Amino acid sequence: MAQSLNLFISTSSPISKPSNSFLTGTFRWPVKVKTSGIRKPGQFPQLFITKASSASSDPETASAEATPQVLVSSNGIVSTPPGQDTSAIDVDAVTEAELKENGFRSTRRTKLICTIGPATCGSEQLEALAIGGMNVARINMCHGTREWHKRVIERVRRLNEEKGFAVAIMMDTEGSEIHMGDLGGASSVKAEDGEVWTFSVRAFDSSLPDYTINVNYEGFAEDVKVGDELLVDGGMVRFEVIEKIGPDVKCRCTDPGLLLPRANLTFWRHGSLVRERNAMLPTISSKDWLDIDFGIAEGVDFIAISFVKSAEVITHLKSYIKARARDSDIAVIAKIESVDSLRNLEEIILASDGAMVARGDLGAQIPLEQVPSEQQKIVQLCRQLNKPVIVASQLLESMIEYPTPTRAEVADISEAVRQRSDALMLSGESAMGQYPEKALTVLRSVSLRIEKWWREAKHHEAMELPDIASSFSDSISEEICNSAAKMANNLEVDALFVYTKDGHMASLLSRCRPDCPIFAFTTTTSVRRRLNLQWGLIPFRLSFSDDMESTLNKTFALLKARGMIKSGDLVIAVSDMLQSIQVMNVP
Ligand SMILES: Nc1ncnc2c1ncn2[C@@H]1O[C@H](COP(=O)(O)OP(=O)(O)OP(=O)(O)O)[C@@H](O)[C@H]1O
Ligand SMILES: CC(=O)C(=O)O
Ligand SMILES: [K+]
Ligand SMILES: [Mg+2]
Repeated sequence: MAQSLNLFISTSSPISKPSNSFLTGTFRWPVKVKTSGIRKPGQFPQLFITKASSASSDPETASAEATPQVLVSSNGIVSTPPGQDTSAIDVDAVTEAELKENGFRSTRRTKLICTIGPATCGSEQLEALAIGGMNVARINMCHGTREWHKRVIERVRRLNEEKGFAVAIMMDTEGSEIHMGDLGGASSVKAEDGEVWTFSVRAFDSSLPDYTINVNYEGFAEDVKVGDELLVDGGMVRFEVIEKIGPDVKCRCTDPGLLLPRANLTFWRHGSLVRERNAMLPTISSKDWLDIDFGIAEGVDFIAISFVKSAEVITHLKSYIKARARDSDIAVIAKIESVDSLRNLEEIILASDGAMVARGDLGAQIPLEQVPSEQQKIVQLCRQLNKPVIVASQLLESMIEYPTPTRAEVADISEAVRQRSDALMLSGESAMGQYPEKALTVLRSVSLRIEKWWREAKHHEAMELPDIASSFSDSISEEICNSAAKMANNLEVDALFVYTKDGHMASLLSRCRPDCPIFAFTTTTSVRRRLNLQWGLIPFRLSFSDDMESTLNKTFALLKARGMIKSGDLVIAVSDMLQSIQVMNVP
């Protein structure tokens, strides 16, 4: 049966009820909302799309699923009720300052993640990163103890509370790929050309002998063969296997470089990655499960899973989280960093709440020259499937040591921003580099500049966004968001407002990558923090009133009182409670 819409158009003031409507008609779904005209404050009609009750007089619309109604009325908003409590809205202090200073058109759309390590774990350093634009703090369970990570989480939480930030926490699992041990406390060790090093699975009680590296994988000596090439961190340092003696593997350095603690190890035979028993290692090791329990107990916002091979592991983890923490909405991010993850890309992304292009390990598993095209593909697919996507690793690698980036690094960041990935991530640059804040500043300023450039020059081409809804109600949300984003671009509105309980409608709007920023209002702090990862969203926490009109008026009053919007600003508001679109000037 064809789905249909009831359309009411009213010329009365927006406080009028549908009884004032002068035109009612039935339209085929999906309805195309076409708008045009020059922006003149006070002259925009309001357009409401709302679900009608199923007790419609039209037999075609009286289906079990509620059908939407469209109500269009002229502009004019009621004045705000006096005595509104301005503290009743939460927005992070950094965004608020930025909105006031630059106006909301120029807020940054690309989100920024910083890996926290020894260089940035103190409260002052964390605060500096938050002020510098860090949206998400990442802790990497490969390094440090749970106690150490717990303290970092506590500091971030305290800063959020005391200073009004909204920094979310992402926990990244270690995964069970092969990596080196801790280097006996040294922060790095140099391997020179021709030196012979021993890679061993032995547990060394006291200090590590010279030229010795611990390997975490028990089957290491069995899996490698004399003549294999051993790559540290995907080729930063290379060795050739020359001899096997019990659990010890002797290797000669063929490409010198710095060995870092817990660096990743891969081995290659006749030019291909060797996948022996190590290919059977579980994606989530027993240690990872304990770390995940820790993450759930600490209430982290995101758990990123390393070396995902298939969708099952994501599904399994998601049901584990649900069972462990009924009310939690920890999002699961799939790290795309292995050959298997590329092979099962679509099903993995579909099962996850987001993905990370983990270029560090990915570049160790596929030829480096293949990484850029895979990045483009993953970013595109994530947007099509409406999942946030992070581009990670080596964005500003040289800034671990130097205070300015290379031109090539700036070009790399620009490319990720131009692809319109949701977020960019710093790794070693912020975890143990010399210039964490400077690196973040570079990410921020390059993002802003490139975003502005493509907005002004309309460099971005429209992306075909396939339908992803799985129910009629979801289809309505999707159509509303697609239409609202298009209207926002055509009408050159100042902002999109989205009222969303679970964040879904906010992410559907973000997926469209509209020209204006998206103010996302949600009722819970956890959803608000989670939205921090998504492109273009400025998340607010707000309790909703019973009807849309008073919620809108409340928002206007609160935002105006804080100087974040002003009379005459043109906004489009959409809501997942009413499934409506409204175009209006701020009164
Ligand atoms: N908690 C920590 N304690 C000590 N050093 C850390 C910590 N977190 C990160 N580092 C250092 O920063 C470097 C880069 O950090 P990052 O977390 O990106 O590591 P990575 O090994 O590249 O990531 P992954 O293991 O997820 O592939 C690490 O190699 C390590 O030297
Ligand atoms: C971030 C990460 O895990 C990588 O790039 O390998
Ligand atoms: K990791
Ligand atoms: Mg990795």
